[in-house]
Amino acid sequence: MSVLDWIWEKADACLQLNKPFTMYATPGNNTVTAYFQRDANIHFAEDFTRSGFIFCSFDGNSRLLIPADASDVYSTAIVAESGVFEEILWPEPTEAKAPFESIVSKAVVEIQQGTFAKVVLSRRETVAISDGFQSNFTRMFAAYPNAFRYVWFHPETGMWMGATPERLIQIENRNFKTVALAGTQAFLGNESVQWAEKERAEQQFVTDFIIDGLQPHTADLKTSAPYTARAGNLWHIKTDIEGQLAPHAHLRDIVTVLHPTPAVCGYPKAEAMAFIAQHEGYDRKFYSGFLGTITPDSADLYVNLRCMELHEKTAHLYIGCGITKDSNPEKEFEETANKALTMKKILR
Ligand SMILES: C=C(O[C@@H]1C=C(C(=O)O)C=C[C@H]1O)C(=O)O
Repeated sequence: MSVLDWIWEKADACLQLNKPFTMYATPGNNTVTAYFQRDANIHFAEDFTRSGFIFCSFDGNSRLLIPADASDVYSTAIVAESGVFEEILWPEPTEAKAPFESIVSKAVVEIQQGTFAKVVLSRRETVAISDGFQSNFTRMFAAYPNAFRYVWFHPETGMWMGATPERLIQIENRNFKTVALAGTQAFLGNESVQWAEKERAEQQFVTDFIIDGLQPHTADLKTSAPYTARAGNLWHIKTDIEGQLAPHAHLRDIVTVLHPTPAVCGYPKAEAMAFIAQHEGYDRKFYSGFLGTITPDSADLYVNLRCMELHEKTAHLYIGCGITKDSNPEKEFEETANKALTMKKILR
């Protein structure tokens, strides 16, 4: 039996016993690492000092941990099949269009009135599936080699799966790296990508917010110029931010500063959060939260985007986009539909 078959068997056994497990692969890497929790306890990442895999909700209140020292951990390379699949036609999300466009319009009015500068609005779309999580994970793994790909199961959360292009933060030997990412355009082929003022301004909000927040915790901080980067069938604008943590800096404080970033919440944070809570009309749960591995002196954390909650016969896809003063509700809806396609492409 191959290590991979063994991992799939262990995952099935965990599901049967209702015990937490996770499997993940970092961007550009074909090695899958799996954590199978041995006990059935619920562990939380309270002060970020215990090593393991963390899964945190958007509201920051639920920070679950699969501790490394309470788990069997395995790694193996997956030889990815082709990441190109036969296209299937999914029904158009027509019912979601009017309600989403209506909250975007409301947000634009608030922005024009000065309540906040940016808000990220999202929606949940439910699709019928027939394949199990193994096949869906395998396709997602092959289709998005440059994303952080994961499946997570926990009795507290159910099963989640995703392929996120966005890192929250990476820390090694007190050196950190993060990105400011916003702006979205569909990837069509060999187009030369042009960004409108609205998209550049939106990405600048994200960059400034991250720099301002990190400054007190860092000894040295550098940023790249903004550049265009592809993630699956989308283009984004990205800025790389890196540096060294100050001697007193603590991972928990840094995460508190960064999460939720304006890329998933908006700016200023409190006003944007209040608008989301009042108008989005559903619970984001772990979508736009963060996840990844932590040890006492390192962290590799990602923002939970392009993700879904998996049930036996349905998947709930979570998708959002940033709204600024020039947003066009119809275009923003289209953007969420494009993002949903990145997941629909691999789902069966
Ligand atoms: C909120 C999402 O994405 C975020 C919002 C983006 C935007 O506004 O263009 C782009 C990337 C992400 O930072 C999502 O994909 O659900």
